[in-house]
Amino acid sequence: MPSEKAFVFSVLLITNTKLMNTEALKNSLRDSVVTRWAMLFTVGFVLAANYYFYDALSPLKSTLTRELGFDSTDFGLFVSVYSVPNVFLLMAVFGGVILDKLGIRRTGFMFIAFMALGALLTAYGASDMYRNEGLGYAFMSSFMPGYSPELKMMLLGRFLFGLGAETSIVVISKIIVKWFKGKELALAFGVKLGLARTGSMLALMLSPRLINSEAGWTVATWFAAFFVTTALLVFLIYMMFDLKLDKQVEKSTLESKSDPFKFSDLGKLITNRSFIFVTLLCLTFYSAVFPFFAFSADFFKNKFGLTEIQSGDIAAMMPLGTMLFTPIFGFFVDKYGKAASLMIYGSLILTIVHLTFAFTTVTPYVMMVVLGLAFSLVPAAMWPSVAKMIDEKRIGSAYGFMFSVQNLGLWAFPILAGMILDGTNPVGTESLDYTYTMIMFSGLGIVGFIFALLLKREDKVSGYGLELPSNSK
Ligand SMILES: C[C@H](N)C(=O)N[C@@H](CCCCN)C(=O)O
Repeated sequence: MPSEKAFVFSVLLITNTKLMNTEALKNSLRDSVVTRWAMLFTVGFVLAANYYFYDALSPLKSTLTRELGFDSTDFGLFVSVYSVPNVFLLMAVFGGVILDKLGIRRTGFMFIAFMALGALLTAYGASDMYRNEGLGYAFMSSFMPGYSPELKMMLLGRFLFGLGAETSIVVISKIIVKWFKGKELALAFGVKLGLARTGSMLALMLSPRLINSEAGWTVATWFAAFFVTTALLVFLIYMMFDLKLDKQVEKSTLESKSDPFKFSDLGKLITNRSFIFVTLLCLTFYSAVFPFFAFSADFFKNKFGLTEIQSGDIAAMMPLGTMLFTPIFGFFVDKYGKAASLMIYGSLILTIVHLTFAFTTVTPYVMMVVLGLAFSLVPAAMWPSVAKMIDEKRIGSAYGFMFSVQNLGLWAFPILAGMILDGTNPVGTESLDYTYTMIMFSGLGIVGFIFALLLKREDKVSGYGLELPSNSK
């Protein structure tokens, strides 16, 4: 019968197409171990450049005061403006939407280009070229006289950098899924975070050394900007491989289909109690880490009377610790679970470290490694836990939403830290007293600890299985 034949023919056709797709997956570029790990290191370079630039000026706080007249509030403002596009324009959320619409190559290139433009503008704002009546100097001098033209240009640069940087992290997460899904995905995520932290570590160690260059202190800012610009070129290499992979394998078989973003999705997210607790933990925990990290080198310099180079080296102990511990805890969570408990331990350790910094003179080398332990426990447990709570189709929106909420803290707390410093230290004080600033960071640690406890309690009701190994849920 013709209809029967047609049925058999369609079944054969569907089976054959599926087989061809499987065959294509088997023989695609991602099946070469060398190629997919080379891709990870390629985009890892972009991530390292991102984190390098974010931290490049942290060990130079006193240099910025000496050379550009920044006070602690100006420095806090500079650190925090990174988060303005992500909080007030919801860029991390819209970046995810744009990613779904335009795809990895165009979105990645566009947002990394924003990063490079922002980084170059920041370096230009600090340069002698600009300060000697360079392009834009007169304009930047024409409004808000309370803020220097240097600060305003650097704020504009860091704003654009922040606009590109958060979305580029979302793009790179998607790239890792594209190449490693069904392979060693958790390990790939751990290595990706390790590469990001290498960028932070290098920034803390290199910047204070580069300011002593013969060509002047701004070599440190230009170097950071050129690192990000190189990352844009490196991403072009990635794009060629991405295109080749898409040609080999039908796109739909590689990228998990995500439904178009709807605002009602946000409604579903914010009525999920576990998701709320993990988001609030993300906000408080990261607010006690990244803004502290931005001030840490200056804190060591003032509290322990060290040089810029020594202080930067101590601060670098934290990312060094995370490079070792994060893949280990990622492996532990995959195999044994206990993610909610690890988040509790991480928040507790964070609080103890900040209290130690506030009230004792225990050697900061050791405490920064211990902080690295806390900063490995929570991220290694937190990000995979979100994947257990949220449907895969909504994971992009969920991460985007979490990034936006987290950026609220990354925006507010550097400003607060700077204001507390300026408020508690009379003008012209020789060495700054950080006690109240450290109490603020300890307070954030305690609140994070409470959210981690609530998350574990809620997990018993919601049954997401955060305490179970990865493959049992
Ligand atoms: C700063 C950025 N928003 C952030 O949260 N980075 C995390 C890694 C996020 C990975 C999400 N899949 C970090 O721990 O650096």
